[in-house]
Amino acid sequence: MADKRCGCTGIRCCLLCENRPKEIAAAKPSIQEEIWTYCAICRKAWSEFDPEQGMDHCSSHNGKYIEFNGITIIKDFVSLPEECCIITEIDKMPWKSSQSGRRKQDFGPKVNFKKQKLKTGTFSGLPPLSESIVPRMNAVEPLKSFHPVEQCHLEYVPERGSAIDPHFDDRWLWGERLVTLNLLSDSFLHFHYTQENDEAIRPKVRVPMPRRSLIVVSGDARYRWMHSIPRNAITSRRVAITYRELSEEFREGGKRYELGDMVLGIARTYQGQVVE
Ligand SMILES: O=C(O)CCC(=O)C(=O)O
Ligand SMILES: [Fe+2]
Repeated sequence: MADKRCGCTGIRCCLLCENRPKEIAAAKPSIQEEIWTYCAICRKAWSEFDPEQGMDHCSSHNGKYIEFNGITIIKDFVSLPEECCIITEIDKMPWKSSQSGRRKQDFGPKVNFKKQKLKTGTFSGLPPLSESIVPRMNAVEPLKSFHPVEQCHLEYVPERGSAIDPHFDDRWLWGERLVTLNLLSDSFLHFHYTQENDEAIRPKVRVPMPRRSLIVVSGDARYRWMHSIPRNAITSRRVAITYRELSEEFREGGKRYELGDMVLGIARTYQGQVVE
């Protein structure tokens, strides 16, 4: 049973509910992990790299490296005054408690991923604050043809132990690029290699997300590695705006193009209110 003070259900927990007696402790396997830190300049993940020492020059890392494909980071995507305006707009809208100490606001069609069903009835478009952000994304090379149809705001705070467990984002409805605007504090997006092998030490890659940067996840980072935000990556309030595009099936030439086109038409009105 979920604790009423938070939005956790099932095996998930946050700092507000984790002391309730249940099966959580047993559900967490202890896996040996080897930690690598991603450098946005040379696009490799390094065994010895402290981003605190400066992320702008490759001389700040050392040791061994592994290739890590599918990440683009655009620093200073919004300015400090813009960030302030965006947060003010966001905080005028209602937040809803979610799993693992997060709060959320959703703008998008209602989706049942298990049954692969989509309802557009309550979707009124992306919110007005994105009307100027989306064209700015389209001006950068990897996002030229990026047409988001879903926007999700997640709020993380240390007081609630906010986090998100390792997962893959859906691939039936959502397309290759996941695009996140990281606001209010620096953080790390963690990537977990998924190939099942109990003998091996599993690699984990930490990708630094500077405050006010845009992070694009695609390719191997999207499809071969799970991603997460652990509690210790949240040092003060963080708000993430994640944009998602349609998969091929819902785009021109795909078998559900008509439905996809309708969803895109709604998204582009930029009149959206939070979906319950
Ligand atoms: O907070 C983030 O940057 C990641 C959120 C995420 O992975 C998701 O909403 O699927
Ligand atoms: Fe995700």
